[in-house]
Amino acid sequence: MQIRSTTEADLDTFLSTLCDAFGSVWQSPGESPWWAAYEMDRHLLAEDAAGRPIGTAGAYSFELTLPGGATAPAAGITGVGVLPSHRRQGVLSALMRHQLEQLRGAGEFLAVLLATEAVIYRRFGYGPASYRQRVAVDLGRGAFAVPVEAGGSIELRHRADCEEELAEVYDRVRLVQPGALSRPAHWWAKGAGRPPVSRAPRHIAFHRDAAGRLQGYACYTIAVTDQQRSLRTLTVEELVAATDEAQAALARYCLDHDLVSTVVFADLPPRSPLRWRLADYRAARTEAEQDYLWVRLLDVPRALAARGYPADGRLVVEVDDPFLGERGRYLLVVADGVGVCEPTGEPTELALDVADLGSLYLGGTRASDLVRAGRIRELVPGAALRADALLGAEREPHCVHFF
Ligand SMILES: CC(=O)SCCNC(=O)CCNC(=O)[C@H](O)C(C)(C)COP(=O)(O)OP(=O)(O)OC[C@H]1O[C@@H](n2cnc3c(N)ncnc32)[C@H](O)[C@@H]1OP(=O)(O)O
Repeated sequence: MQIRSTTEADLDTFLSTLCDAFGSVWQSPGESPWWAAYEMDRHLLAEDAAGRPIGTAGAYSFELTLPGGATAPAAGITGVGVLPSHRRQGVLSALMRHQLEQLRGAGEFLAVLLATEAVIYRRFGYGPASYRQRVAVDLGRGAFAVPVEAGGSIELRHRADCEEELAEVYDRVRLVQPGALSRPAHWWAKGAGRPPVSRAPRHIAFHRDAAGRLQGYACYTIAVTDQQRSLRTLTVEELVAATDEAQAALARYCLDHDLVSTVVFADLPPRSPLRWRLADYRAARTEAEQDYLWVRLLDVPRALAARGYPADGRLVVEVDDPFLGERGRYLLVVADGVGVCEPTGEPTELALDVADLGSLYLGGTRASDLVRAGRIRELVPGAALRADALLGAEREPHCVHFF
């Protein structure tokens, strides 16, 4: 087997191999091709001894928002597949090793992905770092505990007429939301990905504040879900808001629809304030909850120095990276929210796998929970609670971008 980088000329081969891996039929480009934003110079093909393609892996170039409001480049791993005929022979492992070494060689220190199965990527150093819930609210129970602030307005548009406004609001909000990824301009230009980036018809409700400034949008569909009883469900696929007032106003708008019996918020972070807006706490039914963004640190000191911190303090961590055959002990010192991280000879306080550090990195997973789960070893009493305080974030990480 050999692994090689691809060029634009390999697009068809890459796609047909990936489709075979996923068991889907390779079709010519549709209205909004999901692969249109591929960066073929960042993709890899694994080939057998005869040069036939057997596996794929790719990377997008994103910016990831970190706790404290900094952003960092992050490789968005995508298009991973191995032909059913060649599985469990180490093809993915070889692709992952090649890719991680290549990213590191290019000076990158963070990689992120969305996993089809939760059992695949920990062995390669990725840990789940953001989470999402699908929450349903029956309209009869949708009253708010505290009324939405007066003064703002809602403007209903169609996806086709408001691409610029969608992109502008998304970009403003993602810069202050830990765990959010950039949506580069060519994604919008090519309509790549899921709605509202794709140009599939959608209702878009924008919220303007009292001063008339756009502060958020909800992208939604309304569909009949029970023909006999004429029940319709409004599904909010993406709710992006710069302020809590905009989020509440958009949710209220959705919950006040005539001819709709249920509103489904398809993607909320588990601790979303929306649940607390409802007068009846049990009115929000969690239909599903899942990991979303997985994070892989390629350079621990650089990654830890890149994010901001909500508390000052110090912590000595020993980080094991079995896939890359590395182990390092680092001292993290945070002063005025700025972290400095360097190799140290001081005694270890927390010992953890690089995948678990990936889970902690965006502030959405607590070290003390992973100690209780037996994943992290606490060698100095109190170190996990100190890590919880240090590695938290101003708000729960949330990523709505699909790639
Ligand atoms: C970011 C993304 O694109 S996510 C998309 C991932 N792709 C898919 O889900 C498409 C369908 N699945 C596949 O193509 C393949 O099964 C892959 C890519 C998941 C795995 O490829 P393989 O070449 O079989 O993996 P490889 O042989 O390197 O396996 C390495 C280890 O992971 C384990 N492993 C790999 N995939 C799985 C899985 N789906 N479930 C459980 N264990 C797995 C193997 O058993 C092996 O374990 P070992 O080291 O203890 O022996």
